[in-house]
Amino acid sequence: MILSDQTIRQLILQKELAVEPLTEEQIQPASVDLRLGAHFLKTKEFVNGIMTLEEEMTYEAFESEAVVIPPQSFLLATTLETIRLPDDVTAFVEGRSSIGRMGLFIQNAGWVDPGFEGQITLELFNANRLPIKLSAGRRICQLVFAKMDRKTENAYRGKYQGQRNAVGSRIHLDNDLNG
Ligand SMILES: Nc1ccn([C@H]2C[C@H](O)[C@@H](COP(=O)(O)OP(=O)(O)OP(=O)(O)O)O2)c(=O)n1
Repeated sequence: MILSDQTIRQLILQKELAVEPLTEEQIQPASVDLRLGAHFLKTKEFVNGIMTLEEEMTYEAFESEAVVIPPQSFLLATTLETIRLPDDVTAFVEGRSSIGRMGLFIQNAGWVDPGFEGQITLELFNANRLPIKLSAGRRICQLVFAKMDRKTENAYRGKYQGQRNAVGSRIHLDNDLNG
């Protein structure tokens, strides 16, 4: 079940759910708009020109109140807000229609696990043939919350728990059997 604005307000008041900082205007009928933070990560050129799942990825970090994303390029960004989900709520990071219509795609690879605490790292892709300029503090995406049928016994304790600012891929820490 998708949480309504009323339930979102109630859970925040009860301190079961956190989105901070938050203004009333960000609360939509079935979602909460999140704003762009001022920290970004750009993928570095690799010596052999290829990224792998085994090596730690290197990024160039920078802080800026405004960023220009060149055509056909990819940038990691962060939400301004820090969120915390209880053990029986999961959330989906969705783009905003107005941002999508500019040709800026917010990839929603994976969703927010119950028990997650931190800022959300956003994978931005400019699919347009023109550069796109974004300012920190502008509403960039929305978070849709869904109530689970029961609490998980495995609340999120993964490698992005507690993340602050844009955080690069930590896939090299996976120990998949078939990896
Ligand atoms: N656009 C997104 C989507 C999710 N997350 C956060 C919230 C999730 O709870 C956490 C982990 O996401 P996944 O479980 O999809 O990621 P992995 O499977 O790669 O990592 P892990 O092994 O830690 O679960 O990352 C994020 O910062 N930005």
